[in-house]
Amino acid sequence: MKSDADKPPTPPASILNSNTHLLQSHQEDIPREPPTRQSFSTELPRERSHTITIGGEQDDDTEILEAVPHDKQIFLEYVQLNAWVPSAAPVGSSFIPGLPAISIPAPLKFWQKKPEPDAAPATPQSRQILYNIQGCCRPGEVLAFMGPSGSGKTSLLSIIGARAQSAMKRSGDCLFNGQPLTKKLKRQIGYVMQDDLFYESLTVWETLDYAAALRLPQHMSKQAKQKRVQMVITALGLEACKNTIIGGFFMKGISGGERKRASIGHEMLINPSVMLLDEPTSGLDSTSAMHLLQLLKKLSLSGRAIVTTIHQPSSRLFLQLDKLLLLSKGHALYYGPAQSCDDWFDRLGYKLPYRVNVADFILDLSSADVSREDRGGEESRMHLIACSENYQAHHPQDGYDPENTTAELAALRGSFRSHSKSRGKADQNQNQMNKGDLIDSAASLPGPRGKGDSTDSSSADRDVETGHVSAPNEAAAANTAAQAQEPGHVWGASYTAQLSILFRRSVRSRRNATLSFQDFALFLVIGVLAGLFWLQKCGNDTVGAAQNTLGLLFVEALFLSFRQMFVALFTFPDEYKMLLKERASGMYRLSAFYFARLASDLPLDFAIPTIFLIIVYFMGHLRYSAAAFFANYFTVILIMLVAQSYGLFLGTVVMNPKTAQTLAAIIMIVFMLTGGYFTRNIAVWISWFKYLSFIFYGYGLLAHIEFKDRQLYLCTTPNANPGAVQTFSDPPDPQNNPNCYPVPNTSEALGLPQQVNTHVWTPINACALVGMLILIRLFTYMALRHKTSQL
Ligand SMILES: Nc1ncnc2c1ncn2[C@@H]1O[C@H](COP(=O)(O)OP(=O)(O)OP(=O)(O)O)[C@@H](O)[C@H]1O
Repeated sequence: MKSDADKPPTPPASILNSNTHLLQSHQEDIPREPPTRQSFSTELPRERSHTITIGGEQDDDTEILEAVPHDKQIFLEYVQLNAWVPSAAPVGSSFIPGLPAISIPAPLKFWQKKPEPDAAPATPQSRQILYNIQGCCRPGEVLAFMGPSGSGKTSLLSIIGARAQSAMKRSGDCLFNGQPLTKKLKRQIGYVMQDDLFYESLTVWETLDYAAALRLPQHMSKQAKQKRVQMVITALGLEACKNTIIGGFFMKGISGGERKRASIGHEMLINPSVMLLDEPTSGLDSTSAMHLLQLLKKLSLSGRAIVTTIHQPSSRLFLQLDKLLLLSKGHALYYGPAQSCDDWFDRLGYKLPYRVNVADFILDLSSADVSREDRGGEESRMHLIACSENYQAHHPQDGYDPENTTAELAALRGSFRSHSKSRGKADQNQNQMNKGDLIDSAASLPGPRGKGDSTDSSSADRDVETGHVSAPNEAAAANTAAQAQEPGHVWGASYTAQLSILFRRSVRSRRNATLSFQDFALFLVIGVLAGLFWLQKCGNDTVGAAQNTLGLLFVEALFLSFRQMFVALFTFPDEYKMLLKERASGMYRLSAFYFARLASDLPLDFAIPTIFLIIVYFMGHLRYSAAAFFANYFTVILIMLVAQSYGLFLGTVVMNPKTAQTLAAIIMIVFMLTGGYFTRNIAVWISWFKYLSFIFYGYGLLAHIEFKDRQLYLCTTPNANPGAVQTFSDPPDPQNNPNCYPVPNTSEALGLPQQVNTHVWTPINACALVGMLILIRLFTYMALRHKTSQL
C-alpha cells in the first residue's frame, strides 16, 4: 500500500483543465488506457473498405490513401539483429574508394615498426553497434525507435529497410510476413531517409509527378496518378509550395519542413503497406510534428505497419506512439507498449519524476543520466539493459506486458541485487558493458530461454571475426524459395516508359545548370580568341600555313575534350545518393537510368560546342567545303564523347571528386603528350600509350579531313637558305610562285604520325574512337552496377 506521502502532488486545476481540453480535442487518437497485451494480438486488422482522411479542419474531407487490403498487409519482425561497423580505416586502405585495398607484401613494409613483445593487442577492426535487437510491428501499429544520438536507431531502421551500407556487417533476420525481404515486397515499403534527397531544380509537383509516373502501377492512368499526387500534396499541406523548386545550397527553395513533408509524400504515393521513417519530425514545429504523427497514426489504422525513429518527442507526440523500442548504445533498454514504459521503469525502481515528460526521462535513463542511491547512472543503464534483454528472451514479440509481469520483475530485481553484491561496484566509466556477465546473470532466472540466448551472440561474434554476415539456414532457404516464387519483376513503369520519364526528368532537373550564360560566354570567348590567334595564319597550301592549321586542329580537339572530361567526372557522383535511394525503392532499372542520363546529355553535347566550332572553323580558314566542315564537326563531337566517357568512368569508379580530378589530369596530360602534336618520336617502349589516347586518333582524323588529297608547297625566299620554311610570309598563291615547290609527302612534311593520303587511317581512327566510346561506356555501366549491387 502506498502511503499518502508517496503519492504525487495533485496538479493545479488550470493544468488539469488544459489537459482535459487537449485530451478531448484528440480523443479519437489518444488512448485513455495504456495498451494491453490484447491490443497487440497476432491477428491482422480486418480489411477496411473506407478510405482514410487527415485530421485538421480544412482537410477533414480529403482522402489520402486507400486502406491496405488484408492480403497486402505486412507483419514485420526483426529477430536477433546484431550489427558491426568498421572501427578504423583498414590497414592498407584502398587508394580508390570502393575497390579492394592493395595489400603490400610483407618484405616491402620496411617502414613498419616491429611489434613490441608486450604491446597491447591490435585495435579491433569492427565495433558492434546493435546487440540482439528483436521485436515486431503489426499492421495497425506505430512503433518508434528512441534513444540518444548514436544509439543505433538509424542503423536499425536501415537494416530493416534493407538500406544498410555494405560496410555494416550484420547478423539476424528481418522478416516480412515471415519471409525475408524480396524485391516485390520492397516495393510495398516506403522508406523516408533522414536526409531528404531530391533534384534541386524540380518543383514539388514535378518531383512527385515523376515519382508517381515511375512507381505507380502501369495499369493506372496518367490522370489517376496525378490525382494521387494531388491527394498527397493536399494531405501534407504542400499546396502553397507545390510549384516552388525544391532548392539547395545555391538556390533557395522550399523550407526544411516542407522538404521533409515532400519526402514523406514521395513514399506515400505508392500507398505502402509498411512505412519506415527516419526522424520524420526533425525540422518541424511542434504543431506540424503533431499533425504528422496523427497522419502516421491514421495511416497505420488503415492497415499499415509504421516504424519511425524519433529523437525527442514532446508528451503530445509520445501519446501517438503504440510501441516503443528504447535503445542505449545499441542495446534495447525497453521494448513494449509506449504508454507502459514508465510503468516498467517504475517497477524496476526508476520512478518518473512528477511533471517530467516521459520521453525526456527515458532518454536520460538511456544516456546513463539517472542514478539511484545504490547505483550510479552507468550501472543503472547496464542493469536496465540486462533486465530488458532478459525479459525479451521470455517475450520476444511484444515486450513488456504490464498486466502479467510482477513476479518476473521481482525475480529480476532480486537477481540483480545479489549479482551486484557479489560483483562489487561496476566500473562507471566502462564504455562497453560486459554483456556476458549480465546476460548470464539474467539467464539464470527461471523461465524458458528465448532467442536472446548468449550462445547466439557468441556465434554472431564468430561471424564477424570471419567477416561473414550470418543468416540462419532456414532463413536463407526461405529467401531462395520466396524469390523463386516471386512472380516476375513488376516495375511501376514499362522499360520504355522508364527511359522516357527519366530522360525528361534528367533534362528538366538540369534546366538551370545547362546552357547557362557562363557556358555560352566561355565558348564564345575561347572561340573568338582562338580564331584571332589563327586568323590569316592558315588558309593557303604552304607547309608553314598547314603547320599552323595543325595547331588549331589540336586545340579544337583538346579544349572541348578537356572540358567535357572534367564535367563528366561529377555526373554519377552527384546523382549517386539519389540513384541509391531510388533503386532501393525499386523505381527503375539501372540500365534505364543510365541510358536516359546519357541521352539527356546529347542535345547539349551537340549544341554547346557548335558556337565554338563555327567561329574557329571559319576564322581559322579551315578547308572550305561542306563535307570537310561536317566531318570536322562530327569528329570533334566524337572526340568529346570519348573524353566524356573517360570522365564518366573515372567518376563512377573513384566517386571521390578530388581523387578523380587528379587521375583525370594525369590521364589528359599523358593523352595530350602522346596525341601526335607535341611529341613526334617517342621511344617505342612508351609509345604504346598513344593507342589509349583518343586525342591521337581524333587528331589524326582531323588532319586527314583537312589535308587529304591536298598538295602542299614548301616555299623559300630569295637569298635565304635553301629549304627554309616561311612561316609568316608564305605567299598567298604558292602554286604559281616560283619560290615554292610541291612536297612529295604531306605527312612527312608536316611530321604527322599517320599517313594522311592513304585510305587506311581514316576508318582506323574512326573505328578506334567509336570502339572506345562503346567500350568505356559499357565499363562505366558495369562499374555503376557493381557500386549499386548492394541493393
Ligand atoms: N558506416 C559506418 N561507419 C562507422 N560507424 C558507423 C557507421 N554507421 C553507423 N556508425 C556508428 O554507429 C552508431 C549508431 O549510429 P546511428 O546513425 O544508427 O545512430 P542514431 O541513433 O541514428 O543517431 P542520430 O540520432 O544522431 O541520428 C554511431 O556510433 C555511428 O557512429
